[in-house]
Amino acid sequence: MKISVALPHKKYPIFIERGILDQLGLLLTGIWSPRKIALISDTHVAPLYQERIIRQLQTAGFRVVAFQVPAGESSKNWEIAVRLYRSLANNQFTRSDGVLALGGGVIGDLAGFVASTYMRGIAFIQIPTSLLAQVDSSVGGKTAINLDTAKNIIGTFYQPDAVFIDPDTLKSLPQRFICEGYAEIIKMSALEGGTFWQMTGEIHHPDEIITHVEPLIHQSISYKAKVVCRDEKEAGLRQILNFGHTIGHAIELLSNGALAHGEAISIGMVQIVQLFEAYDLTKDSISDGLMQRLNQAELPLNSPLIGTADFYRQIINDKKNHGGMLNLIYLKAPGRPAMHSIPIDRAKLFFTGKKSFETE
Ligand SMILES: O=C(O)C(=O)C[C@@H](O)[C@H](O)[C@H](O)COP(=O)(O)O
Ligand SMILES: [Zn+2]
Repeated sequence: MKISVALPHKKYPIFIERGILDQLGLLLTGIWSPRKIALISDTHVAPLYQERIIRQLQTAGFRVVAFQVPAGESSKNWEIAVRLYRSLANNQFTRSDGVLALGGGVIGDLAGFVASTYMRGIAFIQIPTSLLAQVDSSVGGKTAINLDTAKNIIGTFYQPDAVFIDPDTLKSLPQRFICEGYAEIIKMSALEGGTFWQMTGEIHHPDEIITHVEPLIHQSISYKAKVVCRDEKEAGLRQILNFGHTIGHAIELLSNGALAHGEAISIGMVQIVQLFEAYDLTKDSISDGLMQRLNQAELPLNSPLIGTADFYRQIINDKKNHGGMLNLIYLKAPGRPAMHSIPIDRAKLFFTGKKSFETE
């Protein structure tokens, strides 16, 4: 399966195929001329696939230098980025070389950020190995590192030259991380509605995610690519992809690693939909359908972190806020996302769900 992301300034392919890692060398020769490649991975993923990929690339005529960073969100920081810049410079990487990101969302975001800034931009390709990265973060060109406690606060929009998705890599992923990636699939299905929303309604157990993973990845990416092609830099429409992320990012951060990104987004979607139902801004039945889907994937629906003083501090710093307004994405119905803006100084009142909010 191949999906094309056709932006006004750049077009790139996304390949989805079991076993595609074993064709990588050959496929890459159709995209990149012979060059030096920095293969950036982490301490969990590298032992699984690195040697196999290096062999492939060398056979196809590429020179490979492999770099590994510690696995986990804490690697998405400035110090690790600087270490990677130094390694690229020490190995005489130039703008005619390339960076391959092999791993989950952390590696894609970090390697993409380094690729986009080293020498003002060096060619970049994504090989996402987690479900979350395969259905969401590897597509669309967002790159990022964190600053202290602020998630994704430094970053660029930098599109890859290609994305290679091998669903076989999910075999090594614990069920918890299949489910957290699936939360972003449910998000995309709620935003698109129609047959995609029906499709997620037919998944009744975590095991069924893997059984249907290829069509789920395909639907998710096709929808995301459509949104990104209409608004690459998140000036408007792309903000809908942040459905569930205002609450989600806040509690993900406050949980200090206890909540995976997709788990936090699961909670964030349910809580925001319920809030909008309480304000009669959305159809009552949406939270039922959403909770049923998330529940069947054994995802969390609530968190005691919501409503704390720290929670409101995080909400106030959300990246979607502009001009003193908090911009919240919600659903009028499945397939009908919308944005509701409220003054930041009234956020706490709004989140406590007071019906009197509008008239005060
Ligand atoms: O690609 C996008 O655009 C998204 O918003 C997808 C999100 O699921 C993803 O978590 C993204 O990284 C969040 O973006 P951010 O701008 O809030 O860092
Ligand atoms: Zn997300």
